[in-house]
Amino acid sequence: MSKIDSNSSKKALYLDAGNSSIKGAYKKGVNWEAIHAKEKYTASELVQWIDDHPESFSHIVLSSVRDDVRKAIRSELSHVNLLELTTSDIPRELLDYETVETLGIDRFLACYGATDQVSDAVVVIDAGTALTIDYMDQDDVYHGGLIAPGLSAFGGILPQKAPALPNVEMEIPETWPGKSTIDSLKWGQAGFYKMAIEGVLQQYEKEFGDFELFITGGDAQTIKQLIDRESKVRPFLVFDGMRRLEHRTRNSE
Ligand SMILES: Nc1ncnc2c1ncn2[C@@H]1O[C@H](COP(=O)(O)OP(=O)(O)O)[C@@H](O)[C@H]1O
Ligand SMILES: CC(C)(COP(=O)(O)O)[C@@H](O)C(=O)NCCC(=O)O
Ligand SMILES: [K+]
Repeated sequence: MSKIDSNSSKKALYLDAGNSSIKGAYKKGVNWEAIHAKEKYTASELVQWIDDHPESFSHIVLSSVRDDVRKAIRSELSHVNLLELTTSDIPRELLDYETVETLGIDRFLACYGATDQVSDAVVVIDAGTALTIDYMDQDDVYHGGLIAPGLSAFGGILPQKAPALPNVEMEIPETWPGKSTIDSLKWGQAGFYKMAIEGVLQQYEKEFGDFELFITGGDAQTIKQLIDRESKVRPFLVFDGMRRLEHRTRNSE
């Protein structure tokens, strides 16, 4: 991680570059304020926004799951105090994962943000371009999980491969099994997705016991409504994790 100059009491701007969009946020009191007023931000729009607000931030903290985006932001913001978090900034003892060099840092960060908020182990569902369902124990050790197609990707498969079929809403039909084309498709989309997620959660329970369930990412609300489990929807979980890791890294310097 690159060094930043001191003045860390001034506000930091956090950037989370996922596969679909880049999100930016800063702390306003205890809450997060998003700068991505519209949902999608391209790297250049974001750089423009930052250049339009030169005095607002002491430094920028970036995490990215895409190397091309990371490099683009890095070169476009070369004039800015930029701190990049990568998986090599994560203490090795917090990673029960074999290929740390290819781990998407957002997966660790979302879990690390979640365990900061509760005293239990956590399962985090990050419903973005990909759907990840990951486990972190109460000592902040990340144990991995799974990577599945995100809701949009999953819902896009049949319309692409079997275009004669009608499009359906992501909702569970009232009766089982499906007795119409629409209901059969709904069971195969929303129903399948729901059952898969619930099955994964059961698997975690069997392996590790109790946990708190957190949901984040662009499709968090849809997933919450789909599954029969108590859960906390936290849109800024990756940012919480970034801030926590930034502070930990700074304190150990
Ligand atoms: N207003 C919206 N704009 C864009 N995507 C949205 C919106 N509302 C929900 N989504 C969903 O959020 C997903 C992207 O989630 P996000 O967490 O931003 O992904 P990533 O971290 O991969 O960039 C999209 O696949 C889409 O299904
Ligand atoms: C799984 C992900 C694509 C999720 O990214 P997102 O849906 O948030 O854009 C990302 O964490 C990633 O690129 N992971 C690399 C593979 C791994 O985590 O092992
Ligand atoms: K994700």
